[in-house]
Amino acid sequence: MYSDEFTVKENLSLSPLLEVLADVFHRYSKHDPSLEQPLRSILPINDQQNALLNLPCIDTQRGYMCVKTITSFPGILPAIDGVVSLFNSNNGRLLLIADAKEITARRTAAVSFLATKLLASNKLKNENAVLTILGCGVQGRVHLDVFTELFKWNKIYLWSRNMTHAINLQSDYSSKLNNIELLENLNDNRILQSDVICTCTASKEALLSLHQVKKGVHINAVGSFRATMRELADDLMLSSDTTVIVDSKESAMKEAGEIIQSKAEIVAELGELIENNEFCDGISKDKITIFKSVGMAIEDLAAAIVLYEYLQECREK
Ligand SMILES: NC(=O)C1=CN([C@@H]2O[C@H](COP(=O)(O)OP(=O)(O)OC[C@H]3O[C@@H](n4cnc5c(N)ncnc54)[C@H](O)[C@@H]3O)[C@@H](O)[C@H]2O)C=CC1
Ligand SMILES: O=C(O)C1=NCCCC1
Repeated sequence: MYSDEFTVKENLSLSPLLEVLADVFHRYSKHDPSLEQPLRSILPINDQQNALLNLPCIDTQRGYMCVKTITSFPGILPAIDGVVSLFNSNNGRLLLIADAKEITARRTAAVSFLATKLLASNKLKNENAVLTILGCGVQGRVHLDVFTELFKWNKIYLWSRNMTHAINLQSDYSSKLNNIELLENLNDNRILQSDVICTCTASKEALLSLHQVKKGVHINAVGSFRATMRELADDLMLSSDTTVIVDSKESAMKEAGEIIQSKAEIVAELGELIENNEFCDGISKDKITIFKSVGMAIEDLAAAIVLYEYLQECREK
C-alpha cells in the first residue's frame, strides 16, 4: 500500500498520533526492551550541507518495524524527500510505504505540541496565550496548522528570513484566522509577549537570545540537527532560568548544535515527562522551558502505525 502526501495529510489524525507518540516516547526513555532504536545515520554528501538520512526502529510490543529514508537538501524545496516503510515485526511483511515529507512534517509538529502540553500546560489554559513561529518553510507552516488545530491562540506572530514565506502563510490563513501578525525583524518587542515560540529554521547562527524572550516562555527548537546548526544563543541555553528537555539525550548530544556548542545541561528527555505530573507541575511559572527536538525514528513509526491502522479500518468498512 502506498500513501502519497495527500493521503497522509487527509488520513493522519492528530489525536491518535499524540497518543501513540506519548507511548513510544515514554517507552523509549524507560529503555523498554520491546522498543529498539539505534542512532540514525546521517551521511553528508560531498561534505556539503546536503545529506542522506536513515532512521530505523523496531517495536515488538505493537508488532511493527519502521525505517525512514530521506534526503535533506536545504537549498532545494522541499528540503526533505523520501519514504517511510512500515513492516510487520512478527512475519517481516511490508505493510505500508508512505510519503516522508508529510509524515516528517506532521509528526515533528505533533511532538512540539506534546512538549508544549507537558512543559507549558499553564499556557494552554490561558485564553490570551500568544504563539510565535520563526521560519515559515514546511515546518513553520505545519506547526501553524497543528498548533491552531489543537489550541485557540489569542495572537500569532510569524517571522521568516524570507518575508514572502510569512506573507504567503498569513494570507493562506486569512479566511480562517484574523489574529496573525507579521514580524519584520527579530528585535520586534512583540516576541517578548510570546508564551510559546517555535523555531523552525535551518539557521547556523542563533536567532534568539535571552533578552528577546520573557520569563516563563516555552520554546520548541526544531531546526538544528547538526553540530554546526543552531537557533538559540548560549545565554538562553545556559541561563539559570532555563530548563532544557530533549527528545533523545543520545541524539541531542550528537546532533543538536545548541546543546553541543553551549554544553548546556539536559535536564530530561520528553519521554521522562510522560505520566510524571510531579516533574511537570514542579516547573516554576518563571522558568524558560526549551524543548530541543532533532527528530527520531520512533516518531515516524508512531505516524506510520496510526496511518496504517486507520487505512486498514477504512478498507474493512
Ligand atoms: N526536529 C525535527 O524532527 C526536524 C527538523 N527539521 C529541520 O527543521 C528545519 C526546517 O525544515 P523545513 O521547514 O522542512 O525546511 P524549509 O527549507 O522548508 O524551511 C527552512 C526555513 O529556514 C529558513 N532559514 C534558512 N536559513 C536561515 C537562517 N540562516 N536564518 C533564518 N532562517 C533561515 C528559511 O528561510 C526557511 O523559512 C530544517 O533545518 C530541518 O532540517 C526538519 C524535519 C524534522
Ligand atoms: O527527524 C527527521 O526526520 C529529520 N530531522 C532533522 C532534519 C531532517 C529530518
